[in-house]
Order: sequence, then C-alpha cells, then structure tokens
Amino acid sequence: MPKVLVSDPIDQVGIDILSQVAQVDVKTDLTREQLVEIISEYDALMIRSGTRVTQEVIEAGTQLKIIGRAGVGVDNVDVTAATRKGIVVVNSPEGNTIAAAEHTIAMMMALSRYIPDANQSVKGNKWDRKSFTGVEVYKKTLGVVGLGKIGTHVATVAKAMGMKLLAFDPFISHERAEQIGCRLVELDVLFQQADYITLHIPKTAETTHLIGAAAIAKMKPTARIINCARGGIIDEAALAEALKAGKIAGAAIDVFESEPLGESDLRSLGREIVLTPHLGASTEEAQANVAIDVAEQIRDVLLGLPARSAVNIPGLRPDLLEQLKPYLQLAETLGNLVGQLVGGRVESLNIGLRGELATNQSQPIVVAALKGLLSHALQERVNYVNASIEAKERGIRVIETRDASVKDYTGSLHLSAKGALGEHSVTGALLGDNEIRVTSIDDFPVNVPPNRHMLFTLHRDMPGIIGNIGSLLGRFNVNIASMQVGRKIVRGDAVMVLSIDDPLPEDILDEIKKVSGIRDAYTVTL
Ligand SMILES: NC(=O)c1ccc[n+]([C@@H]2O[C@H](COP(=O)([O-])OP(=O)(O)OC[C@H]3O[C@@H](n4cnc5c(N)ncnc54)[C@H](O)[C@@H]3O)[C@@H](O)[C@H]2O)c1
Ligand SMILES: O=C(O)CC[C@@H](O)C(=O)O
Repeated sequence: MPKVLVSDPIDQVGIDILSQVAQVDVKTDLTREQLVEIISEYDALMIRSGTRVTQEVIEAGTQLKIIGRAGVGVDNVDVTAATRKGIVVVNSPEGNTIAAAEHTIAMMMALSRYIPDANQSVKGNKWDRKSFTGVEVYKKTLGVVGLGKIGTHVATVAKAMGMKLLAFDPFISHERAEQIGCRLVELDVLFQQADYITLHIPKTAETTHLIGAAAIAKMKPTARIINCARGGIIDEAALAEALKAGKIAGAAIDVFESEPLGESDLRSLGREIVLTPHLGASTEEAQANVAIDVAEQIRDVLLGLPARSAVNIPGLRPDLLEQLKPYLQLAETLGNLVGQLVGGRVESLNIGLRGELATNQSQPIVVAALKGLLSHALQERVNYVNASIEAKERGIRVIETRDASVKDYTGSLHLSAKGALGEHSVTGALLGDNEIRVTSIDDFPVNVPPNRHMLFTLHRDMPGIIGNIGSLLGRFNVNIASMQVGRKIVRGDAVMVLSIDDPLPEDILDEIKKVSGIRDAYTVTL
C-alpha cells in the first residue's frame, strides 16, 4: 500500500479520502531535519502553508510521486526541483476563494467600525462609545488591485453594499471589468481616488512593495488599505510610518512580509490597524474544500490517473505525457517569453505548429503555451486545467495554424502575441537532447537557450552599440552570461539577446533605452 505523509493540519475529510488507497501518517510538528530523514518512506506529501518543501526535502524523497498543497500558494514548495524529478505538484486554486473574499470584506468593516478595539474595550469592563465612531462604506470608492477570482468576488459584494468600484489589473479587458461593475483605471488614479484600497494580486518581483512610501503619498489622508493577498506587497515599515504620521486613515492586514509576524511596529499601532494571522482561508468550508480537492488528486495520482489541477505537469496519460513533455516545456517557455515581451493585456495569441509538431496532438501544446502566457500575471494559479478558461475569460483570441512542410528543425513552435502595448513573436525548437532553443525573436534569427533573466534590445545594426550596452551593464555591475545578435539585413534593424545573472532593475533598463541606436529594450524573467 502506498504511504502518504500529512505534515500540516488538514481537514479530516481529506485524510478519509487518502485512507481509501494509502496508509496515511499525520505528523504535524516535524522539524526540517526530521522531515528530510523520513520523507524517503513516502509516495505522497500533503501540506498547507506550514511545511517548507525545499530542494533538500525533494532530493531526499526518493519515492515521492506527488506533493499536494491544500490551498492556492505553492510558494513554500520548490516547484522547479519537483518538476526536475518528475514529481507532480497539485494545489486547489479555487477552494478558498470565497473565504479569502469574505475575510477581506470582514476586515474592511472591522476597520471602518473599529470593531476589534471596541470589543477589547468592552471585555476590559469599559463602556466607551465616544472613541469608536466609525465611517460607512456606502457610496465610498473601493479600489480593487487585481481583478481575479478573489478580487472579483470582493467587488461584487462591495457593489451590493453600495460602493463605487475602481480596479487596476493590466491583464484584464475593460469589457470584463465592466461586467463586474468596475471602472478600469491606472494604478495612480486608483491610489488618488479610492477611499478603500484592497489588494488581490500575486506577490511577484513587480508587486513586491507596490504599496510603499511613494504610493501612500498619492493616497487620500482618509484612505484605508486592506491586504488579504500576500505579505511583502506592502512595505510594512513604510505603512507603519504612514499610519503613525496620519498620512492615511487605516490598514487591515492578514498577510505579512515574514510569517509568523515577529517584532513589528504594526503591533504598536491603535484602532487604525486591524491584524489577523493569515486567516483568509480559515473557514470550515474552505478547509474542507481544499482538503477534498487535493486529497482526491493525490488518490488519483497514486492510482495511476492524471491530476486535475497540477501546477507543473499536465493531467495526461503517462505514456502521452512522456512523449509530449519536452514540447510542453518548449510551449510554456515561449508563451511566458512572448507574454512578457508584449507586456500587459494580451488580445490574441497565434500558435504556429511547424514540422513534426504540426502532426502531433496540438491541444496540450496550445494549453501549455497559454499557461506560459498567463503565468506572469497569475503565477501558480494558472495550471494545465484552467489555462484555456482563464484565457477565454480574459478575452484572449487563440488562433492555431499548422505547417508540416517547415523542415528547419524536427518540430518548431512559433508564437505571435498582440496586446494593448504592442505585438511580438518568438519561435523555438528542441535540439537533439530535448534542449530548448529560442530560434527567432520578432522574426530576427537567433539561437539562444532560455535563461532565468534575459535582456532583449531592438536596435539599429551599427558599430559600437554592443560595446555601449556591455559597458553600461558593467558600470551597473550586471554580469552577462551570454550575448547574441540577430539581423535580417546588414545595417538594418537587429535584436540583441543577453542572458544575465540577476534581474535587471527598471532604472537600468531606462538607461539602456537612452543609448543611441536602441529602439526598445525589454527584460524577461523565466
Ligand atoms: N489570505 C489568504 O489566506 C489567501 C487565501 C487565498 C488566496 N490568497 C492570495 O490572494 C491573491 C489573489 O488570489 P486569486 O485567487 O484571486 O488569484 P487570481 O490569479 O485569480 O487573480 C490575481 C489577479 O491579479 C492580476 N495581476 C497580476 N499581476 C498584477 C499586477 N502587477 N497588478 C495588478 N493586477 C495584477 C491578475 O491578472 C489576476 O487577475 C493571491 O496573492 C493569493 O495567493 C490569500
Ligand atoms: O491557510 C493556508 O493554508 C494559506 C491560505 C492561502 O494563503 C493560500 O495560498 O491558499
């Protein structure tokens, strides 16, 4: 009988499902060392946010087939290490949506009516009514940052409470926002006009410290901020400072830069702040939903069936998966690359399957390309199951073309995406040992392996330009791992592709754009 380790508290209903097919051991207070020591005995691991599944744990898990996260965020799992070892990572992208949205509304109301402090006061044998005169949310403006699953439900409830709605989400169309009753605006407009600002975005390089001193300076002195998304989107030091100085009126925070929250200035503030210990998903219903969702997937994978919500490996029959896996990785990488080159909202994606690929079953490859395209916006919430639905809901038109006569590689994939900010295309292929190569960018021929951090420039093909970029990057201590130029005609336009060791800060990108001959420059993190 297979063995499953449950290393965080999980609803009993999940354990009952697992017990139908496996021996289940619940051990919720393991140290890191103890986990590494015993993991080799187990075929599956089921966790919440408490267990950190590091590369070390994955290396030690020689029998592991699946890791199940009872919740959305897989930020506590080294998904890359798991994928490398062929371990399926599954989550429950929707099981706690309502719980997190309702917690957001509860936080907004608690903050507006000072409920936590009033409660503490009565429990302290006082009858103080003067200190707790609150404000109404009716007819106030709510600014929703991130109009995905949770943001949409929050907006719907807030509308029913009589609030006016603004939203910022660069990956959502105006039509979609209108359907939800929101006016889509630029982030600065939302900061300036909103009475309440609620965050429902993933934590990414772009969203880290999105709310800092500069953003707060744009807000009304009566503004209140709610964060039930991810810690680190708000700069906590700047928030504490702003609340102390009365630059904004309040904040309600469920998630923190470091959890559990340690020493923090936020703890010393008064009725203007409401703090909860990451309780967004903590309802009986949500815990049952995520436990069932993930336990069923673990059961299925242990029985040799596909998982319905895999973050890293699609739910295909194992033989078909084995055959398609390299092409799926190619499609996902190219989708991610072209999505970031276009930037912002994508309106259409053309997927060209060429050579041997044109004769293959295309649907999984199309899905993998969409998953890659959306992964910058949706992170781990997009998977092989929901990628097509997410693309449809975002109004992305998908066009598929096939040409078996193209013989430049055994099979190649050409993706061309059009968005609100522009249009770009990439082509890629697999080398003999299934290594991915990007073979063209905007139809300029190149031959580069994808790298975690990359810089692309479109420039005039003229002497000195490569040297200028090289010395500029050197001046900012950016290390170049490789560099290649592609051009169609001599002294026409050209593209330069650089693999770099670290992410490129925005201000250096701005400097690059100012170099003579550079027409445009983009950074990408894959
Ligand atoms: N507090 C909790 O316990 C709890 C529970 C569940 C989810 N969450 C968190 O809530 C957040 C939202 O979850 P969801 O299920 O709604 O996710 P989702 O993927 O459905 O929606 C996220 C939205 O953010 C948008 N987005 C991405 N980058 C953006 C940016 N830079 N600016 C503006 N919008 C951007 C995306 O287009 C998408 O529409 C996530 O961070 C998730 O981890 C917290
Ligand atoms: O309570 C939890 O397990 C965390 C919930 C939430 O942050 C998630 O990512 O699903």
